[in-house]
Amino acid sequence: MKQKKKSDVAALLDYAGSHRGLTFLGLALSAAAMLLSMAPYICIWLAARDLIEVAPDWTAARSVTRYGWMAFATAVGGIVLYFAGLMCTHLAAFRTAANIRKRGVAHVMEAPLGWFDANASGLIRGRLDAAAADTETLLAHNLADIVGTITLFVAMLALMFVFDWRMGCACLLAAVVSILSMFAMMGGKNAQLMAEYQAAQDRMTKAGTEYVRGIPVVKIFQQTVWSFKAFQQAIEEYSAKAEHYQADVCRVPQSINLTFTEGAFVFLVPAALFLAPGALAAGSFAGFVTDFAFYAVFSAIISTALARIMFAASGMMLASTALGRISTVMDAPALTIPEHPRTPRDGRVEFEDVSFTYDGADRPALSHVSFTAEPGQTVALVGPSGGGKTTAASLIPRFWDVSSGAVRVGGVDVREVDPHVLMDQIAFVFQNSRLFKTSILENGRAAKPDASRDEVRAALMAAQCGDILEKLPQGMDTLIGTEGTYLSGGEQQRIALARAILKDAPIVVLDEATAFADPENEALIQKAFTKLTQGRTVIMIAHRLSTVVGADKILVLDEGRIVEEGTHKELAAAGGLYAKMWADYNQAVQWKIGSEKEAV
Ligand SMILES: Nc1ncnc2c1ncn2[C@@H]1O[C@H](COP(=O)(O)OP(=O)(O)OP(=O)(O)O)[C@@H](O)[C@H]1O
Repeated sequence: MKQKKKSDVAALLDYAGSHRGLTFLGLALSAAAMLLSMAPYICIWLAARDLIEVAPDWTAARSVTRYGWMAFATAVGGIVLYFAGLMCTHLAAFRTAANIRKRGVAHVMEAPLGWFDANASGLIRGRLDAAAADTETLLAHNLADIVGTITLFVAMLALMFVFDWRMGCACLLAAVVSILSMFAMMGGKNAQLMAEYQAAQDRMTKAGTEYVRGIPVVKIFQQTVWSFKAFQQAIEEYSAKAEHYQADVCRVPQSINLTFTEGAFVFLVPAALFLAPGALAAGSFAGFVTDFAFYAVFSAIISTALARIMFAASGMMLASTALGRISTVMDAPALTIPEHPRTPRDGRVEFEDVSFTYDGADRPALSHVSFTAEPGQTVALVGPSGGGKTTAASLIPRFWDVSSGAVRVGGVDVREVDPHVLMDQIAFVFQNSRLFKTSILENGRAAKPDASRDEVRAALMAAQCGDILEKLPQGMDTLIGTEGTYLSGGEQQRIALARAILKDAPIVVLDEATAFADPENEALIQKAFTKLTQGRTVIMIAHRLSTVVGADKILVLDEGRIVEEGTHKELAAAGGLYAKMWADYNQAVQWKIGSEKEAV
């Protein structure tokens, strides 16, 4: 059965949760405020009628003062109710926005880590923050305005019959024309145009961001004209859409809308001129004039209400786009949690006939991969770029779930292990490990929150970070990233390794990260690796073959398949892909040594 899409307001009220009642209270107060705001006009009309009836003996008009006070009281009451309503809708809006942020973050926490590859954390946060803020205006102001305006129209319909239905109709007609022209601008096929216009605006913003981000590269490669082209194209596309929308779609209905919004008298004055002779003949001209005065003043409220509806409509559109952006976060796939979790026996890692295809990819990143890493063994994954090394390593901590086959840790399918327990089993060191902008001590504690200072220090020393601690002004307590305490890539890598040592997990997944380190750092990182990997199962993604010579097993991955498997000695002698890679590697090393000698 096709599921009916929830309206934007219903979706927002879902997020409001227990504050939904506050929203309804706010809306009810706004409606009551709108009704009260009409009362002074009625009082003034009543007072004017009294005066005209007794003219020119003004002192005979006994109720004028009473009506005056009533007008004052209802005006004040209207203002008080309006503010009380706004307070409720604002409170509800802020709480709803907070709920959106909380639910978004909670949902994202359940997503597999691989999802963050395509959805950078800054982008997710920005998307949630901006979208939550965009919904605030709708809940805090626009909904109340819409409810208030609907109340006004219903009240107007009633008043039409109370005073003079013909002049009431004239006022209402202006409002109807104004609203119809508004729908013509925003509804039907123009809604699609509006969506295209907004999409063009989004593309322009993105292109602008890309342009600013790419300025360093642009400068290096002297690409100014070309790099500007995409941005310029996006601006031109946007301006063409904006011009088309404004000139061809909006001009006529907007002119009508403005005419009738600002000039609600358009029908009222001709109606009055048409009715005046009849009233004069019937001897009720005085009453007719007061009725006309009432509707003339009343038109002013209609103009204000219509202007509010215009803002409310654009607020609705903004909120609708915001909800779309929120759903891209809320639709993130959640990691399945086993109902009856099992506990891994030991640090054994096993791939059984594993295949995996990324979402949207047309070919598998891994095909029928099977291997075992016994506890304490080091298994190296090598092979050409794009062969599937990182993908294979990512499947162990469930960054992604396999498409077919099984990945087992300690004899248990990773999908049957509680994700927290699984994470406790694995220390993962990325190629570009991120450190938090806090002290080195706290960075270490990210792996083990209850670690003592001595434990963190011992891990840092094991990871060869002694020289880093010595040169920093406050040692372990130095905040990373503050003035003067920027660390090189190699130094950050060693602190990340200390973190992994502190985690003390039976399995270590290492994305070998010495490629960009200077020789001194590389030697220290290698030492830290040795400490980290002692007695653990190690799955190592190796980019430099020198680091895999001592591995217990080397798997050569090419186009997602294991094409060779064995020790360095066996593979180097086998004359296959590994032997070729090894020969190329040695040649590169010799070339490097040769060029260094020449330089001396
Ligand atoms: N997030 C992703 N979405 C879609 N395809 C991906 C994603 N990550 C990797 N791939 C594709 O999967 C294949 C395997 O990539 P993977 O990163 O595992 O290779 P690799 O052997 O680690 O490469 P490298 O040595 O360059 O790091 C490649 O074809 C790559 O383009």
